[in-house]
Amino acid sequence: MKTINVVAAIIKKNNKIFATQRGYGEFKGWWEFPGGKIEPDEIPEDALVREIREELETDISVDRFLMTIEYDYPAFHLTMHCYLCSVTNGNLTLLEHSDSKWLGIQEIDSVDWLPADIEVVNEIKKLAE
Ligand SMILES: Nc1nc2c([nH]c(=O)n2[C@H]2C[C@H](O)[C@@H](COP(=O)(O)OP(=O)(O)OP(=O)(O)O)O2)c(=O)[nH]1
Repeated sequence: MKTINVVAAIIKKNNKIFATQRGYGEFKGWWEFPGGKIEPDEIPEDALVREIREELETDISVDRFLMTIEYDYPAFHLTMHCYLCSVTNGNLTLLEHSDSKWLGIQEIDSVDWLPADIEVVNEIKKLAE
């Protein structure tokens, strides 16, 4: 099975995290952490800064590595590196997503997360304990 290598940003502000809804493609309507595929020869942190600029017109600092998810979708294997991040410049403008929400820990289960993200969400809940 082919593997795709992805980076995802858990953007935090005031004890909330930023969730985005996919606006197109096979996972349209599902919620995720913004990010995308790592390009050849790119380091994950640089890929994440690039993707957030492309998708949200916003600069972030990549504050710390959280976890790597390994997940089998029917058509591919996903390796997804997740980082805690904060906004340094910009207003998180949705250029590709259809919606976004700032979710506190109480509301974190209120959206339909992509299946691979459930483990990340569980880790975020643990951090908040
Ligand atoms: N960005 C992101 N992708 C996720 C998450 N969870 C999850 O299963 N994925 C999957 C969905 C996609 O198959 C893949 C990410 O691809 P993408 O479409 O966002 O990447 P990209 O912007 O580089 O892609 P492209 O449309 O330019 O090809 O990872 C998540 O939380 N964030």
